[in-house]
Amino acid sequence: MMNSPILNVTGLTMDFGGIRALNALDLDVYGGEIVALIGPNGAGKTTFFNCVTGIYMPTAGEVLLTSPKTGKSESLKGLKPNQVTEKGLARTFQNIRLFPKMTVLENVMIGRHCRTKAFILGAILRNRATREEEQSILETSYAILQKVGLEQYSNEFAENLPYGGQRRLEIARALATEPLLLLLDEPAAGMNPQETLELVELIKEISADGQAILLIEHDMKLVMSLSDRIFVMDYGKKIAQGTPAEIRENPAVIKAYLGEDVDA
Ligand SMILES: Nc1ncnc2c1ncn2[C@@H]1O[C@H](COP(=O)(O)OP(=O)(O)OP(=O)(O)O)[C@@H](O)[C@H]1O
Repeated sequence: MMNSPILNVTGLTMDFGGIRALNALDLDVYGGEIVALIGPNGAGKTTFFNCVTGIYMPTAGEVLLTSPKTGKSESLKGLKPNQVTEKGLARTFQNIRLFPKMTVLENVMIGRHCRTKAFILGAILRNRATREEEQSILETSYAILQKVGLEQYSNEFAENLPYGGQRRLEIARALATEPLLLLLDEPAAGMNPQETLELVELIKEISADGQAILLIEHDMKLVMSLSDRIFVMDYGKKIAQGTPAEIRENPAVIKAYLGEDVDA
């Protein structure tokens, strides 16, 4: 991999009072990769996502996002979550955050609006350019719903989707922002085995389209079967990185997970 990484995180540190939740963490994700961030409960995985996506301001470190197309790098540090999304980093949350009383299609269209210009002024003026843009948002959003297999529910309220469907809708909304990198925070949490299998297929399809993905996940089977590379954290520090085969054999990882089944 000779290109620069899409995401390049160096020395990321986050203190909460006396707790160092992240300790000088380095992590990178290259184009087309699926990378997993794993670690026992409280290791600092969610804090890492929150620092990278502008929810927390890290105590120290740097977060760079590079467009593989233009080669242009930008720092995400200190940006607000919506600015981070605009720069090309989209995420889903551990707890689903949809607009329950909006339709499935509308939830995706909201993600789409971050990539369009005329929206607010246009909504007032309703000129031809705006109508065309709205039509294009509608079509693209519908195509994304087809991608995740939810098009038949496009006019349902989001809250009426089954749980697995709501998680897929969150992914659809994140994809609608056309991210350089997609962050998935425990995408399989709470899913039954069938939903998890379908999710794995969906993530593989999205990846096959060239989408770079970084995910936090506790389901080791999913992590081992999907990831190109894995980063392992414990107590805020990176304790290992490598391919699934390397991570499975890593003594530090086995020790951190003592009592948990890494060999899934
Ligand atoms: N807002 C906060 N204020 C104070 N401490 C926090 C805050 N957020 C996280 N922490 C602490 O930072 C540490 C890392 O927590 P974090 O939620 O990032 O771990 P995690 O790896 O995501 O865990 P899990 O797998 O259980 O989701 C924990 O000790 C946690 O208590």
